Amino acid sequence: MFDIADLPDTDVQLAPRWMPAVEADALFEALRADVPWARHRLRIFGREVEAPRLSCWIGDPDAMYRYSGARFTPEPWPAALVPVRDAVSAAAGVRFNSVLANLYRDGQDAMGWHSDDERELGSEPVIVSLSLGATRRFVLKGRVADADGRFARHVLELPHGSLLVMRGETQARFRHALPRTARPVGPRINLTFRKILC
Ligand SMILES: O=C(O)CCC(=O)C(=O)O
Ligand SMILES: [Fe+2]
Repeated sequence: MFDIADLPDTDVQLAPRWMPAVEADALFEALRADVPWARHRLRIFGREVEAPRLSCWIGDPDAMYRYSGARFTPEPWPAALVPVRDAVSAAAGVRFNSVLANLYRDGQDAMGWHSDDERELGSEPVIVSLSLGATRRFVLKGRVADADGRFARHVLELPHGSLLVMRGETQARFRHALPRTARPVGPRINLTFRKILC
């Protein structure tokens, strides 16, 4: 990787120009057309709601995943994603066996506060997030206050072709979210690569 920014006091790195723009353009179009996008139903405080985005769980056949009260059998890897999975795995030093793909159609689509801390990811998961399409704001917020009673907060812009790596205690120490925006923004695809411990 090149041009990597380390977020201070975290185990988070961002490579803003990880994938060349022409490659990222082609991947965006291939995924938009080939992924069986669906609106996932999530359970929040015991209520079923439709997620404000389109999603698809993709992975090896044995990489079963539970997420917000739902269970997902993975869709097979689309051809366009196989070399990307291998390059992302090489960059992070982790053999990823699954990916959650999200399509944010416009600024009204979003993802609420959460940590990627499901048990099947192990105690200190490496999560690698590849962003394609419109630049959106990604926010990390500390789960516990520091000695001064303040909650750490980091705001990152995730541009087309950027790679965000979260390691170590990141999921234990922070929640993250992709907020809605009133700005006119085009569609964005995000891929969070994960290693499910089968
Ligand atoms: O869209 C993003 O950048 C965040 C996605 C995310 O947090 C997730 O899939 O768990
Ligand atoms: Fe996440």
